[in-house]
Amino acid sequence: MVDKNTLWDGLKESFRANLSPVTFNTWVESALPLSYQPPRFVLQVPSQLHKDYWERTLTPKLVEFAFSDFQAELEPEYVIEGEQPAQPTVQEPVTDTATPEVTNHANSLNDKYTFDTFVIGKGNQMANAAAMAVSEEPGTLYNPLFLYGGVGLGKTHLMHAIGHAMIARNPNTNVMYVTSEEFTNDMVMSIRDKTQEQFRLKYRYVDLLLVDDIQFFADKEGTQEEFFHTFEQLYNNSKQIVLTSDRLPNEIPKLQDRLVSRFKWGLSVDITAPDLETRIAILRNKAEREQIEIPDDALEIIASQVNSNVRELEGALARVQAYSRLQKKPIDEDLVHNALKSLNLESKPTLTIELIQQKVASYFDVNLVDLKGKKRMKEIVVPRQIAMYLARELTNSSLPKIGKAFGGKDHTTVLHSCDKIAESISNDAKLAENIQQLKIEIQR
Ligand SMILES: Nc1ncnc2c1ncn2[C@@H]1O[C@H](COP(=O)(O)OP(=O)(O)OP(=O)(O)O)[C@@H](O)[C@H]1O
Repeated sequence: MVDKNTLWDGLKESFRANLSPVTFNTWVESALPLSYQPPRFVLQVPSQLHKDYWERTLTPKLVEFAFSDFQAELEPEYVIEGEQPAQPTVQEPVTDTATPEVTNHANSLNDKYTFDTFVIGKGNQMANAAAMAVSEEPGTLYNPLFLYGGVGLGKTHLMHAIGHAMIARNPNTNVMYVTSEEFTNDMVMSIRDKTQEQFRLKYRYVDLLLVDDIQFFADKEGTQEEFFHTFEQLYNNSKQIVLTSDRLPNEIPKLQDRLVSRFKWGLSVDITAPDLETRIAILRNKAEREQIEIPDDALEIIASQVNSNVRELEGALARVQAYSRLQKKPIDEDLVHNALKSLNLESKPTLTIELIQQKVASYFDVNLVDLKGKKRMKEIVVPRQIAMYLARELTNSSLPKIGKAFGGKDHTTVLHSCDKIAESISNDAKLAENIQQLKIEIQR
């Protein structure tokens, strides 16, 4: 009998050969084999969404590959990693009605915003998976899909990616992308010009309606009224709606209750800021696509200095590139420092591991020597792990360097601590808040 890892390695290879790289990375790469006691094979997946997708789409393939590659009759089971939100509601499809002819608005989509160019990390894994699922089964699975989170974290990117993917599958798909302000202006103009009928045709007969930054519907009674009817018609015809906002529907001021409740019918997923590793991956990805020659060290400096959002991260890279062109010098660490200097990122005292240790020690009221030492009491171990985690997030120090600053610990111990805290953050709201406060304190 094969063991779970051999079995999974083989199955993964078959999936890799059989699926597109994007699909593979999203669903298969994130799964882990937990046990194999024939015929029962238990896979751990990151979220309910992943579980749904495996059960719905990938299970037949999994069973087929196991049979053809290992002559094994598998009964797969899926377990969600850690605590996850409740199962999302799955809507029943509603019967379709005839659609008048409308123009395709796909040209309003940015060509660069595809699933291929989207780097998956902890903060956006769920949102990416939800967006992919929606693009594969629009109108039935998660309708509407509501993506929310801070500025510049990839909400618009994912929205456009859904549009591109649907058009790639069916070139006749009518996609409409607007910001909520454009929707409002369009409506106001249609009233002024007495062209309301055209306005309705434009929005109510598409296959996919993407409305960005819906929080600007706050206070706009007329727009909300119109949007309500647009939503109803699309929804009743099983047309997919995707909305983004910087916050949850019920947190948008003066949003009609009936809209709030409708926005919650489908699935709401948040996107959070990328961690250091994801920021580096995003930069590397962008540098490769744009053929910017930049060494890894330089990428790490940018990623560790710009930790607010992806838009600023991209801005910093563009700045470094412009600097290198102007000065006719290749990009290296010095050039990066110079280029970023005027962004005032460096005007603050440089963040050191020592500073992080001091702040963490005083925040948790533990002795600095103990924090760096070897004592195993929980009151010290947790702050120590947090300090290591923050050192990794906020400085560009390597794991061995962090280990050294904590009394000569091995780099695997540091990595373990960082993973542990990252995991706890997603399960423990209080801890997440403490760490957020600490970050602000440290960066002040
Ligand atoms: N995970 C990612 N991989 C690659 N690029 C990303 C990723 N996340 C964001 N970006 C890029 O960052 C930039 C900002 O993203 P986007 O415009 O989608 O943010 P947003 O969340 O919609 O922000 P806003 O709320 O300001 O509208 C875009 O150029 C986008 O391509």
